[in-house]
Amino acid sequence: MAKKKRSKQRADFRKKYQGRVRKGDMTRSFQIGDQEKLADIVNAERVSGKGELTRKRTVTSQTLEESGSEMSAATDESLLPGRVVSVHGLKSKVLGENGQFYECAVRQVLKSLNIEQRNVIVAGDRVRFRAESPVDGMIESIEPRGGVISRTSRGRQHVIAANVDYLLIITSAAQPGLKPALIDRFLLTAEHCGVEPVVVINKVDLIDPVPLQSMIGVFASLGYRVLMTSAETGVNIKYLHALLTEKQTALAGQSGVGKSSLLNAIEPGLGLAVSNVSLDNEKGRHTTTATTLIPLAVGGAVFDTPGIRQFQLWDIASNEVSGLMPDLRPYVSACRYPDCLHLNEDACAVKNAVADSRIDARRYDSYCHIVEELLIEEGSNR
Ligand SMILES: Nc1nc2c(ncn2[C@@H]2O[C@H](COP(=O)(O)OP(=O)(O)OP(=O)(O)O)[C@@H](O)[C@H]2O)c(=O)[nH]1
Ligand SMILES: [Zn+2]
Repeated sequence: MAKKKRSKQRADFRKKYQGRVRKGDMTRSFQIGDQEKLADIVNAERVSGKGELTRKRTVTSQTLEESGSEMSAATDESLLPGRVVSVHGLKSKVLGENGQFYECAVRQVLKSLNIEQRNVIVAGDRVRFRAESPVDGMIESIEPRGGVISRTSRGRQHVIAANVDYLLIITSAAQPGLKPALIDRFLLTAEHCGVEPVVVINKVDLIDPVPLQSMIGVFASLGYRVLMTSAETGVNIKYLHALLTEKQTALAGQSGVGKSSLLNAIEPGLGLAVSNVSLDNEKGRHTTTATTLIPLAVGGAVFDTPGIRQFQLWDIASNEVSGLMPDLRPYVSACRYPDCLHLNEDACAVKNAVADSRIDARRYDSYCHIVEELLIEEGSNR
């Protein structure tokens, strides 16, 4: 009897839910349920007061964004898009798309999304923020970062600049004289950070450019853009101007090569802004991160920090160097020893390629100097 009752119950259940829930639907209905739950949260917030609503909705959106949902703070039209130009302790200076600067705090939930708190916001970040007054605001969301210049300290990545489109490696043909080995080092850093480098050889008005052609040809054959400029006579300034338009560019280069003069040639007063920022940094005014983004009238911006200007071979290990040089890279796997450093080992495919002029001898020489220097450093750190 009891058995008959149970089977009737099962039949009734099947009849009731037939066509609504099938076995394979479980996951989908679960997701729908979740979305409904989120919609309920949003609706509940909607009745809790306008200001509160927008704030909480954004938090929900951020969480959804993290989990890959299409819903995001980007859909909240009351938020302004902007770029972080500098970070000072807990406050960030943001340039809104409306052309105004805002001192912004960061929504707590965003901080909790990042383990490395000091990197929650860095210069160059694209954010959406709520203007709380004509000069203050609250950052509600951060867009995913593109090219990043960073270094690792004690196993943690320290981001110095975000959304870097180009690393402009500025050198001078004379006064100070050209140092191709320094270009190689900066190229290595660009490769390491995954940021596109552009080599600028400034002060070409002071030299005969013909002898430089073969060196430039080697860089060009490796896919690197090389630009000869003169801030003095205006050679290629138009090209440089076009390159920087709408891009975020980091500058690297020794003192005196003409960084400020080139920026002034592109936009009068810009070089001055850069020098002033560097002075501020030296006085320790920018405490959390020294990097500053200097907006260009043409829409792009340049990063400036003494750190980037003189940055060295951060975080690169001696055995990583050949992999970061596009001319050496194709040969490394053909060496007899898998841990070959291409210095004194036999049956080294890299050295064979140098001997046959398949690799430029000057570039290989640079490689040897860099690796030897790193080996000494690694030895002393042991
Ligand atoms: N002949 C010539 N001189 C230049 C050119 N560009 C810059 N200079 C000169 O080089 C000197 C250094 O130029 P800056 O623009 O101050 O160099 P910088 O790289 O900004 O130097 P730091 O601020 O020390 O990093 C100045 O005397 C400039 O006038 C150029 O294309 N040709
Ligand atoms: Zn080798």
